[in-house]
Amino acid sequence: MSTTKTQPQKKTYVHYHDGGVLGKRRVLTGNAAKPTFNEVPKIDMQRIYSDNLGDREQLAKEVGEACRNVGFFYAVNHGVEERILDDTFTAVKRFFHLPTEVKMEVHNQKTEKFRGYEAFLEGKLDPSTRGDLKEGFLMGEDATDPEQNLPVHHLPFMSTPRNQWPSHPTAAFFRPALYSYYAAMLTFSRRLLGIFALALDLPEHHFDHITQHPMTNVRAVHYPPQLSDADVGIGAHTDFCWFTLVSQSRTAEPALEVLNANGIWVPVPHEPHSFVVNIADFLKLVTGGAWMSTVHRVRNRGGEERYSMPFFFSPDEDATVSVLEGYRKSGEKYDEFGVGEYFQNRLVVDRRTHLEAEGSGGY
Ligand SMILES: O=C(O)CCC(=O)C(=O)O
Ligand SMILES: [Fe+2]
Repeated sequence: MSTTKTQPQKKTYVHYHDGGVLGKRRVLTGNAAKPTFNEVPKIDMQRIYSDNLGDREQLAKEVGEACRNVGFFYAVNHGVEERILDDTFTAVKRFFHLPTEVKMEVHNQKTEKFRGYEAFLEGKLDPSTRGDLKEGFLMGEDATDPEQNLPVHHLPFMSTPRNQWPSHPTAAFFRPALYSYYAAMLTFSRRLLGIFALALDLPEHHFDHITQHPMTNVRAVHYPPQLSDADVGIGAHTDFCWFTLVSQSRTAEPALEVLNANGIWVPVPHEPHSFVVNIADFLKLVTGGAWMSTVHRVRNRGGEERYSMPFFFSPDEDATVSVLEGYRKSGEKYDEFGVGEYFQNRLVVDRRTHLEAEGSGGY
């Protein structure tokens, strides 16, 4: 019998940004490698619309498995009209083609919630880079926007505008286009939340009372092709909402990548008629870590323009949550979190620190 000595492996690490805290993961290969995923699973969502609870429970089983083991899945056959997605992508491309002055009118640093336009290299989730090679536009819950049909009088904390919309006539098409996408994604998210509740062994409507006016964002993003491997479209990070749905434009070379337990980047290519769903930090927190919020990044290296439209979902800003009963360890004490406070703290860390440290000029 031959004795093969395992060579001591040089330790390499992958670094990422987890809500202002830098994290790192050792790259494990050969004998050291753990069982983990090598692709993002695809789940047929058609059963989300079934009147039969058994169908929805079956779907929830598959969803739960993906949330525990991967933190990411493709939602195929999601039922959101293809026309809405196509039209919104068209509008997003048109918006980013507008002159810089039109976009800078609604620069996100003018608002507390960083709504509006984010210019190239202003985001910087990976401190070792020169910044994220992307531009974006963020909108979200705002009771003063009539499109959202929210009872502004009952939501005093939402009585002043949060979103910024460009006023130039050449940009007038953008607001209705984003709103049709926002409405469709919000409706789908509410159904998905029911499936998540079932997957957590809770009644399907368990989260309804804390999602009456949920915190939500659409971020439209444009990633130009990157010429250097030192660049990144969006640096490695975890999301800090409850969950995210991403519609991504088609590029021949996959750009979105997800980090597995062995520190290997798994590509997430464009799949027709699907969203990419990922679990974020807040849902990881309330499941006591049973569900994964998986590190991901975008590198757009294939020479094509790339567009994506993440939709971020969290419960009501004035709700409080804690680790779910079934996910507590006996003898442990668990704090309650204010949803709004948790979210704003994370947002400020992500959006403000880099610009304050380095100045916002020069982009
Ligand atoms: O563009 C994408 O595919 C993902 C973007 C993303 O991870 C984010 O905005 O948090
Ligand atoms: Fe993300």
